[in-house]
Amino acid sequence: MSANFQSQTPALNGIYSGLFTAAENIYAHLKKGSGLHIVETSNDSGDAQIGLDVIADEAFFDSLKDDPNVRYVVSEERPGLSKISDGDYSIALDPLDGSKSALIGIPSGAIFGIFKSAETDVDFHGGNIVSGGFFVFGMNLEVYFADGDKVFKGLFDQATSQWTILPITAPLPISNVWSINGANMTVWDDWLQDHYAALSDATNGQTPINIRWFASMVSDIKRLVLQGGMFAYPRANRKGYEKGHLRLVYEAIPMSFLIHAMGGASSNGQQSLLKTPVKTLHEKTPVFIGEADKIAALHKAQE
Ligand SMILES: O=P(O)(O)OC[C@H]1O[C@](O)(COP(=O)(O)O)[C@@H](O)[C@@H]1O
Ligand SMILES: [Mg+2]
Repeated sequence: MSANFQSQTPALNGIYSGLFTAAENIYAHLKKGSGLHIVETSNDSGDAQIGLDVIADEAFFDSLKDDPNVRYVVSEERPGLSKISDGDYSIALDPLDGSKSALIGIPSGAIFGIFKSAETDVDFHGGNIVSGGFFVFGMNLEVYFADGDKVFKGLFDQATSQWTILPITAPLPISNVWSINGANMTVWDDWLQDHYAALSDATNGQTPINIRWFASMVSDIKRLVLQGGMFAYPRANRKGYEKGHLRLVYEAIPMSFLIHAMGGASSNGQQSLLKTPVKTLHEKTPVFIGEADKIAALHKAQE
């Protein structure tokens, strides 16, 4: 691992290095096709795992376990907080996001958040996050992240094993695209059904929103970063979807941190995901992340 990147917070440099190294390892496994099968085990949340979920979790843990700045590592694939050292920073990970998509060749990835002052589950909230973003394991190995208030994108050159990290200074682009799984539409909350119907109305010459859904959050958020729009996974009045599908600590908060740093906004339907209190590490939350005026329109739709 070699990268032309220095964090605003020097203590994070070793953590980034560990994260990048793990991503390189996972990507190498994916390229070889290893771990692309359902395994007998499930994670603590009861989700079925593929082999690469386990490989990815171990790769991140291995590359962070000797860093004296890392206090805890928490992961979608682990039940609780794994203590590493007495350092000041804790890492929350979705080590392989979009694993079912990886099985059929759709780009998957990994999501990370770096939190300060975390001692228990409830401390992994948006007020404590100092870095957040994601890797994409696709045609290329890429990273998109906010280091404090600065946003970066990076590309890994497999020939030279060198990362090139570049700043993103432009604000979040604007587009008419929503990334949303409409399967639960008939059991969404009424206000959302009405709002979505209005946005999708193509009658009388109106231009409806365009829908794009990878079923891989990293790929859908990559589109949001590069093209703008809205990413949503709402709650629904259906068993198993009462709080949506995505996880607050290691999916919603890190992605929100990145999009907020680009001038966007987030919501659980009522309030910013960065202001949402955390009760437990693996809790789910409804997710809306995107352009600030689209989030504002969402809140207005409920008045
Ligand atoms: O299958 P659905 O309902 O389309 O959900 C897809 C969503 O679930 C996820 O795959 C998250 O689940 P995993 O972290 O277990 O892969 C997201 O990447 C994606 O946005
Ligand atoms: Mg995920």
